[in-house]
Parts: sequence; C-alpha cells; structure tokens
Amino acid sequence: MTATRVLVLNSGSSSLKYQLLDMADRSRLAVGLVERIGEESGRIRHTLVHGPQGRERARETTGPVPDHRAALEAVAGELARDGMGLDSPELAAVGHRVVHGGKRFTEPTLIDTAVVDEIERLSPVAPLHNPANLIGIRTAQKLRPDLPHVAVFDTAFHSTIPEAAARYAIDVETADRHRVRRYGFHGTSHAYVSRAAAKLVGKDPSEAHVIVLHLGNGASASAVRGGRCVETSMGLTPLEGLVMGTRSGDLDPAVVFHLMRVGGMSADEIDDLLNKRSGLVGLCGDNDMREIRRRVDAGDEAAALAFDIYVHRLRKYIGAYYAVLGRVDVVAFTAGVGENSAPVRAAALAGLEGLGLAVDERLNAAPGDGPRVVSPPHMPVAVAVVPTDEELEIAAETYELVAGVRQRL
Ligand SMILES: Nc1ncnc2c1ncn2[C@@H]1O[C@H](COP(=O)(O)OP(=O)(O)O)[C@@H](O)[C@H]1O
Ligand SMILES: CC(=O)OP(=O)(O)O
Ligand SMILES: [Mg+2]
Repeated sequence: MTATRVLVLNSGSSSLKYQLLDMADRSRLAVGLVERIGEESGRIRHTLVHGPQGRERARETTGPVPDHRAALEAVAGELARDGMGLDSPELAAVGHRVVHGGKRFTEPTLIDTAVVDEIERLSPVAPLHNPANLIGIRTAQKLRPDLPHVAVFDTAFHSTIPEAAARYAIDVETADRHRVRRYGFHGTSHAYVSRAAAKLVGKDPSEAHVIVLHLGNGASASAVRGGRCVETSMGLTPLEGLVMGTRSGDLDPAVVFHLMRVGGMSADEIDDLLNKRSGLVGLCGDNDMREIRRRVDAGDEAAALAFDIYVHRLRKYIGAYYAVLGRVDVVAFTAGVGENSAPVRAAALAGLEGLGLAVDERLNAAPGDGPRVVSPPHMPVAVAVVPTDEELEIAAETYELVAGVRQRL
C-alpha cells in the first residue's frame, strides 16, 4: 500500500487547526480546530468529512487544553477514534505551517534539528506564531519519529519581492547585521488565492496581475505579477500593514519612542499593546467583524469609526498595489473577513470606478461558499471572492516534497 495521506498542522497563538488529506485525490478526510488553548476551558471541533453514508459528522468536546502539546495529543485521540490515528501506515507525512522562515527558507523543507534551531532563532520576530509552530513540530515528531515532517513557511512566497520593496530605508549595515527587512506572511494563502483568482477570470496565472487581500484575524495584502509576489504589506514581523483584529498595522515608528519616553512604557508593554490590544479590538473593544457590523447597524459610533479606519487603510493599499502592478486583472478578497463581509468589500472599493473597480451590489451580497466574481461584467478589473485553503496548499507542497508528485492546482 502506498501511503498518500498528509496531516497538516496550523498552530496559532491560541488555536490549532488541522486537516487530514488524501493526496491521491486531494480529498479531505478530517478537519478540526482546537480553540482557547491555555484558557480555562478549551474546545475541540472535529469533523469527519467522509462519515457513515458519506456524510459529514462533527463532534465537539470542551474541557481544559493547557498547551499546544495537549492540543495535539487531543487531536491524535480524535483521529484515532475515527480509525485514522497518527499510527496509521497510510500517513505519508506531516506538514507544518511555520510562520517565519527568515531569508533561509524559501521552499518547503524537511525538518531536522538544524531546521528546528533556525525556526527557534526566528521566534523573536514572530512571537505569537513560531513558538506555537515549534511545539506542534516537536510533539508530532515524538508521536511519529519515523515520518517525514515538512515545514511550509508563510514567508516563502514573498522571497521574490524585489529589494526596492523588501528593504526599509535605514542604515544598510545595521539592517543587514540584524536581518531587518520585509519578509511578508500568509504566503501559502497569497500563493493559492492568486492562482485560483487568475483561473477564475480565465487568465493563466503566469500572465495575470492580481491583488490579494487576505483579511482574517491577521490581515495582509499582496501584489502578484505573473505568479510571483512583488509586494506585500507585512514586514519584518506580522505587525506591519493593514488594520487587523488585534494588531495596529502601520504607524509612525516614533509612536514607540513617544510611548517609551513620555508614556513610561517598556518595550514589552508596547509590543503587547500593538500586537494584542490594538487594531479593531483597541479601537472599539471587538475584533470580530460580524459583531462590529451589528454594532454599526445599531448606531454605535466607536464601532463605526473602527470600521472606517479598517476600510480606509485597505483602500490605501489597493491604490498603492494598483500603482505597483501598473495594470490589474483581478482583486481577490479572502479569509474570514474577506470571504464573508460584503460591507467591507463594498466600502473598500466604493468610488473607485475611475480605476475600473466596482462591486455589483447584488452579486456582492449574495451568499456563496465557492470562488466567485462579484464585480459587474462590464468592468475592466474583476473583483472576486476566493476562499483560501492554506491547509490544502501546505498538504500539496508537503506531498510534492516527500513523494515527488506535483499536487498544487
Ligand atoms: N460571517 C462573517 N462575517 C464577517 N466577518 C466574519 C464572518 N465570519 C468570520 N469573520 C471574521 O473572520 C475572522 C477570522 O478569520 P480567519 O481567516 O478564520 O482568521 P485566522 O485564521 O487569523 O484565525 C473573525 O475574527 C471575524 O472577524
Ligand atoms: C502571520 C499571521 O498573521 O497569521 P494569522 O493570521 O494566522 O495570525
Ligand atoms: Mg489565518
């Protein structure tokens, strides 16, 4: 029997997303999410995709999940209950999302101790992500030391960004000594969505100019020319760029010195402020766009201002990336907010008909869960909603590395 299954682990700061896929036909066998890791009560939602009678069957378990190691052990238990445990001989590899790969990792990489050390060395520049990714790697390696474990890096797709966009305008020697440059994140999503968006509008990805707006809890934009990323909004860390759920995105760097000198805050306090208590949550107390829209509709002023600030930043990036690309074939919205919030898409593009950009009110508001065009047919630039699939992309890249079979769409 050839082993064709890949388990994908996507460890976030307080969550663990996972999927078990069969790469013989790219089918999904099980998907799940462990939430509120480290909090008083955690939750595991596990869905067996091909349950009895071919139907989906979901189970939910609540209880404390103290850390990422316990989370992964719980996931292994759930999979074992469905007869697909980590001991299965059908498992070919484990694919791990790793957020920061620095300059060294520009391709999916087989994990050995040197790779683990390098991911650890990069933890200070992805403090919410790399440490969690590492626990996932170490725990999974303990459970299946015989399997290939592959790291797929968020930063990899952005390694093609030209120096003019990747460098900050600071003293070159200092920047190089401390490896300060723009790396970019959410790369597997930008890669997958830019290709899918090009195909959706009948273009060959190698010729298409695409702007991807990945709007989840973390959010980033990218400009992709002919399948290669040429610009992205996140930088040295996943803090730069768009307004996010809890992160500020762009600000004058002097804000930091001001808060230190005048506000008496320490570097760690400011780090915490900008990463965890800013963005939508800092502006109005909520980071969920559904709740913010509910409050806006009820006349809440703080929520309305937070929404406007979020959308204003997004419009600036769309305009900037239009200029970077020169011409645009498709603007693709993806991730939790991008896929689900019609008001964000409409507000971000309102009044941009002069750039060839508009959404069709009816198409934009219509529910749907597949890739779809939401601009009027006569407009020169297509606007699309393209659900991202970071786990499928990670599985495909992992399988390609271990089995030598190309499975990316
Ligand atoms: N139906 C919806 N309408 C508007 N926003 C939504 C909806 N569903 C999810 N979201 C937004 O998507 C966010 C989560 O996006 P997601 O891509 O899953 O983020 P992450 O991977 O960073 O956890 C939520 O915080 C919420 O703001
Ligand atoms: C890099 C990053 O911001 O990831 P996430 O959106 O999963 O937090
Ligand atoms: Mg995400």
